[in-house]
Amino acid sequence: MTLPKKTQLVSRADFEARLRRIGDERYHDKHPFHRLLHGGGCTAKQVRAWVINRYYYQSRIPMKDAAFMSRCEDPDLRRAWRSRIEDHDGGPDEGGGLRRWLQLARAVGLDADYVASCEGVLPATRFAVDAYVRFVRDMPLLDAVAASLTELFAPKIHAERIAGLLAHYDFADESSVAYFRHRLDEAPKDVAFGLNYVLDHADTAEKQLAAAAALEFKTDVLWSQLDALHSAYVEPGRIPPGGWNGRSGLTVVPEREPA
Ligand SMILES: O=C(O)c1cc(C(=O)O)c2c(n1)C(=O)C(=O)c1cc(C(=O)O)[nH]c1-2
Repeated sequence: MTLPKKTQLVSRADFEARLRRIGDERYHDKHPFHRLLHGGGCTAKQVRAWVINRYYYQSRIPMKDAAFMSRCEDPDLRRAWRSRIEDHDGGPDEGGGLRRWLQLARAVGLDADYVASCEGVLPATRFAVDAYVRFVRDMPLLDAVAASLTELFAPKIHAERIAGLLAHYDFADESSVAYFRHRLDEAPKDVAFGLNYVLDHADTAEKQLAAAAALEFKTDVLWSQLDALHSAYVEPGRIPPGGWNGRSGLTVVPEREPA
């Protein structure tokens, strides 16, 4: 039997420290797949699998933000939130983050239309990402904002990724890492707003508990995507039905598989 957790309202500073501890303990920068990717240990096939699967996450971010906004009755909150959609979708000519992700896809030898079709995305990636969209659609607004706070920890991983990709992979140049450079500028405004919102609105012990649980849930969403990727393309290398086979959507001759 699980006993109910004893809860007590903690100060704003203590609550913020608790949220940051969740990142220290559970954020996906610690996942072995990221260590491999940033350290130059990924094969071309593994990098491509990451690009294909991660595109699914990217593609759903503006959809979850639209789901969030559809529930906001407060115009100030909608106004503060809407730049998130613009960051990813951009305007018709220049595009936004999604188009920059496809620049990365082309650089690693993938056809952009193939990646944008989301064919070959691992089932577990879909389950995790779709669960995040549903969470934001269905749960209290406070929990939905708290779930976005993994972005508190993202600038560090984006900086590590830019340095790691540029240092270790031939495909990497300023155009292919542009997605991450932009996030370094875009994310801080989102997290500053999101963190203040959560600290202001989590004004009971129960709400603090729910907001912390939402952030933990989101770390699970991120971690399980990398677990799925690792299992399919690193160890044991068991690609589930429906997962990218290493050949579809290539614009280059594939490298030879290690024997
Ligand atoms: O590369 C990463 O590790 C990473 C992580 C996260 C995150 O922590 O959810 C986001 C992003 N990138 C990102 O680029 C992004 O636009 C983004 C939006 C959100 C969100 O939950 O609203 N998270 C993230």
